[in-house]
Amino acid sequence: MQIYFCGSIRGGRDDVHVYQRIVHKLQSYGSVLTEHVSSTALSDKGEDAVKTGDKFIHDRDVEWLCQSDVVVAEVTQPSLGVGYELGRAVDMKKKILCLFRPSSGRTLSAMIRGAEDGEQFVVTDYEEDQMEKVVDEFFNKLKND
Ligand SMILES: O=c1[nH]c(=O)n([C@H]2C[C@H](O)[C@@H](COP(=O)(O)O)O2)cc1CO
Repeated sequence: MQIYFCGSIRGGRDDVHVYQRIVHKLQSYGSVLTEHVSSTALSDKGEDAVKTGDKFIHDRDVEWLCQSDVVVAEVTQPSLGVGYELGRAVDMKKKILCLFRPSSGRTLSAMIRGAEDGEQFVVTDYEEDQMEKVVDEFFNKLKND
């Protein structure tokens, strides 16, 4: 299974340790195309755009999104890029799991919370120590669909 993981980069790297934990868990279900999102070596400047260029990053990621079987996004830290990826993924009719931590004190965008349909687009509120269980439930349901 090919998994596209979305997490904030230029939107801020405060949750990178959570992304690491999620990517590690997702790797028990398949290959994570965007493993770099969880790298502590990546700052809020993003990948070296001088070397690769933003167009390269965008086109590569949209291609990976096309190839993916499922999209998992950590949406607690607001990110324009993650919102864009989710919009494109909806258009591609991908199965999507969005993970949000209410303990952050934030209120999730209505454009994410309001897209929930319980089938193709799932939004789950969680605490960090429940993440493994939430991911297991999502993938077990996928297997049975
Ligand atoms: O360097 C990058 N590499 C990259 O793969 N992305 C993608 C993957 C992330 O899920 C998402 C983060 O968007 P943003 O940088 O706007 O927070 O965009 C984004 C950047 C920088 O915008």
